[in-house]
Amino acid sequence: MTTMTTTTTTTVLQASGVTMRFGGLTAVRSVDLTVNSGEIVGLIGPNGAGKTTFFNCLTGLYVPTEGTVAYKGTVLPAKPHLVTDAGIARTFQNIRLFANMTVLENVLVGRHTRTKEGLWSALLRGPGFKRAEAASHARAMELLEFVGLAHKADHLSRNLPYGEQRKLEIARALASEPGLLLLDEPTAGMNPQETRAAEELVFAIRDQGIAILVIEHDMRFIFNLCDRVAVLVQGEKLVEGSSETVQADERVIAAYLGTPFEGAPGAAEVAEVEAAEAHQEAATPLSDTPPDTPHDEEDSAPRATGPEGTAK
Ligand SMILES: Nc1ncnc2c1ncn2[C@@H]1O[C@H](COP(=O)(O)OP(=O)(O)OP(=O)(O)O)[C@@H](O)[C@H]1O
Repeated sequence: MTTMTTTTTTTVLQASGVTMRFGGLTAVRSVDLTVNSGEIVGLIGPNGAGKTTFFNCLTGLYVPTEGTVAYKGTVLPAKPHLVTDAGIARTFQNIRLFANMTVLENVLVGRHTRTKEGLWSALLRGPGFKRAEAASHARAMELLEFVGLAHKADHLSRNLPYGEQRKLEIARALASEPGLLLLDEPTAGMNPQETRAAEELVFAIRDQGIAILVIEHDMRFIFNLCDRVAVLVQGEKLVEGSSETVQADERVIAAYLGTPFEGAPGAAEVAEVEAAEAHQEAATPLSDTPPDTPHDEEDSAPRATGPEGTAK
């Protein structure tokens, strides 16, 4: 007799109409994104496209100007600790470890949302607290084993090489027992071997039943890894689909190369500004602009929008 196993897909993350404005700048504009159980979803886009801002909206660091973020069907409050409690964990583009704590202690810090022992129990170090402490310690060691850092449990985290610090960040995020893990540029600064190892680690995390949303500039990593890829350009979702679909989409290629294309997000605004400039030029007497004025290269170069967010 054969038994049939059916796997049901559930929606883990549902972001609906998420918009984030900073004064006059719309960093994220009406973005919808879904991550289902068992999925690895990639979020890509040129520098300044709004990827990290979107992550910050998902994790409660920013209160979106508009839109909602739901985790397993429940709309989340925009409070980072409540988002972690609900089941979403993240890593940061700029590594944020406690440099003077050991590797093990860093993971134990990540467990605090899942440790229910109260203050008195901790102060009195009663049997309940000791049991919880032992369980936390065992789980933290298991996670270090999982990411390949158990042998460095007693090392200070600041003494780890860069690639291992990134692994430790992942172990710490996993310590909150999430159902969804958000990775912000997990391979930044890694060499090719470390990047391949990170790829394996992400697959292994997914195999443990944790859905993953990952921002990454390394396209090979993204296209190898992801079941689905969403492309943000100037704060808007331009394309979403399989790696093959996204790779073949000429709008994505144009967005990365900086070539304008019809219907590009922001194209209407650019056209409006150009028209206004042309109008102003026409109204300006020619004698104001000496013909031999040197052309300012910097002004015409496309600007790479630098990381100005508070939570990179
Ligand atoms: N706290 C902030 N205040 C004002 N503007 C911000 C803030 N955070 C981000 N921005 C702006 O929002 C836009 C999107 O930035 P964001 O960092 O989200 O892009 P990104 O896609 O993550 O870029 P990168 O790939 O370079 O990390 C940029 O123009 C940026 O300058």
